[in-house]
Amino acid sequence: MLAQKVKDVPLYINGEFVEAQAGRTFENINPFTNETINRVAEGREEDIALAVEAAVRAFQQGPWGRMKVKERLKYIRKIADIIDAHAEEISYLESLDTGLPIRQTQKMAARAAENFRFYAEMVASRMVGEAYQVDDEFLNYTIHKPVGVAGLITPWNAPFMLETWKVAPALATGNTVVLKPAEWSPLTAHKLAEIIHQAGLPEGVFNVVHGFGETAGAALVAHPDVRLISFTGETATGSEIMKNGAGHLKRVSMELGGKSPIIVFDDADLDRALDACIWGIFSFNGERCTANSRLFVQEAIYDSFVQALRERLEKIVVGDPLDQKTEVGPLIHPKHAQRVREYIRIAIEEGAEVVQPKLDERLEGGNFVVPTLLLHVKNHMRVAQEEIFGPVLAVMSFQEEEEVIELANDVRYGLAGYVWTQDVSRAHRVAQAVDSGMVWINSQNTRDLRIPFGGMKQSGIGREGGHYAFEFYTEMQVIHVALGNHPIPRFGKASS
Ligand SMILES: NC(=O)C1=CN([C@@H]2O[C@H](COP(=O)(O)OP(=O)(O)OC[C@H]3O[C@@H](n4cnc5c(N)ncnc54)[C@H](O)[C@@H]3O)[C@@H](O)[C@H]2O)C=CC1
Ligand SMILES: O=C(O)/C=C/C=C(\O)C(=O)O
Repeated sequence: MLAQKVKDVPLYINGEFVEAQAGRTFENINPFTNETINRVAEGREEDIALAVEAAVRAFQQGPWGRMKVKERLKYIRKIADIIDAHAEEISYLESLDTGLPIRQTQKMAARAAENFRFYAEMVASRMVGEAYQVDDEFLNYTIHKPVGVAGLITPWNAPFMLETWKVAPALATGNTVVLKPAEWSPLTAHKLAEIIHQAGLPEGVFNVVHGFGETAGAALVAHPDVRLISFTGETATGSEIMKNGAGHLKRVSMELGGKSPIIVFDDADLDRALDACIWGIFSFNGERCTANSRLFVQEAIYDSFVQALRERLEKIVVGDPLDQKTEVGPLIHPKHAQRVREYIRIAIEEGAEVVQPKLDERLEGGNFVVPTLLLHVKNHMRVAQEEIFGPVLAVMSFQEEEEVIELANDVRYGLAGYVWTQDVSRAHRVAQAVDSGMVWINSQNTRDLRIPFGGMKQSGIGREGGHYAFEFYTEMQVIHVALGNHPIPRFGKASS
């Protein structure tokens, strides 16, 4: 499959693949070569309006809203099967579009199918209400109802996996969807539209409007008929979306940035800690919200651990994302690569030492930033406080448990955390003291889809995943049933 054979990308509205109404398109580039892959229809307010109209119709008048749950879930499982059948093409398109190594995008394609199967199971088995009996007077119970049109806004760092992580629960719970994918990674969102089209979902249930954040994204947020916005992206964008959605009191779920600590105590299994640390910062090319971008190593093992990191850095395979051997590919876009390089310059200015292997000059046409260590970092430096979102690890040392907890928490983010020690009590103590939505003990980021995913502080609002997603994607309604024997106040019947 050659890059130049990838077709231009249209919008998907009301069950049809269409051009943007104004006929605008934008260029989509290959981060490995910076050559044009294709052009993408650029949706704006008028296209969002059409997509939302279709989604409202499908929700209120179409079969989706009235369909039996069992039947709806058949569609959800069918989408999973079609994803599996196209997994090779999906991982190819994802790597071509984003620079993510194909070994990783293959896993992401499999995870995307799992997202749909998982939510089919969850809705069937766990979308349950509660019932409370009040003597012989009342039976009070709750039910879940879909909210309506869900606006889903997604980033470019693991596009297909993150889009399906929202689309699957939104559809499985009975909502209709308008997806606004990231402008730097449109290919697999288009593939998802083709897959859902092939699965035969009724028209208007799922719509994709490509375009830019300030136009298409902002129009989706501002549309009065969009009842909820699920957003994954930068913290600053999340804040902007909350402001813009406030006028309609829009329900929001925010999965935002991170600057997550990995804490390695001197009694840790150091070989495993080293593997996990390297994987946690350099997988997804370092463009990872849960990346362990701040390493705290206990002083007694600092020199040996850093030496091991240095040696391993030299051996990481940097190269063509489509090559099965590649471990780190090019960053998504020249602008983003420039931003990451700027942080490396800032690190030097702040007094850090930069450790980097040399980039093979044959790779110079791509947006490469080689795996980078920043040594002698202090926690107050910008490179320890701001999300770089690239393959850059800020390394710091610590002496005592209390000190490292304070350092780990001294940051505005609170998405993930990683603790390495063989002392069970300390492991739990430190994990519980770290202000992050998710903490892994003696492990890299591994996922259990039943568990809530999300962050504290400026890393997010709300949780997605497991049955927690039902709180966001459904309205809970309470029905109070009087059993006929409760007293009713009798106004106007007082004896004179
Ligand atoms: N917590 C989590 O689960 C995850 C968080 N992220 C975060 O995502 C960020 C990287 O992704 P980016 O695509 O650069 O984020 P971004 O915030 O620039 O863009 C994300 C999406 O928002 C849209 N957008 C931008 N401005 C908008 C506006 N004013 N109104 C509506 N939509 C708008 C963009 O077009 C894109 O589709 C990082 O900060 C990363 O940490 C990424 C993956 C997972
Ligand atoms: O597993 C998920 O649902 C989301 C994962 C996202 C990341 O792991 C990331 O960007 O770090």
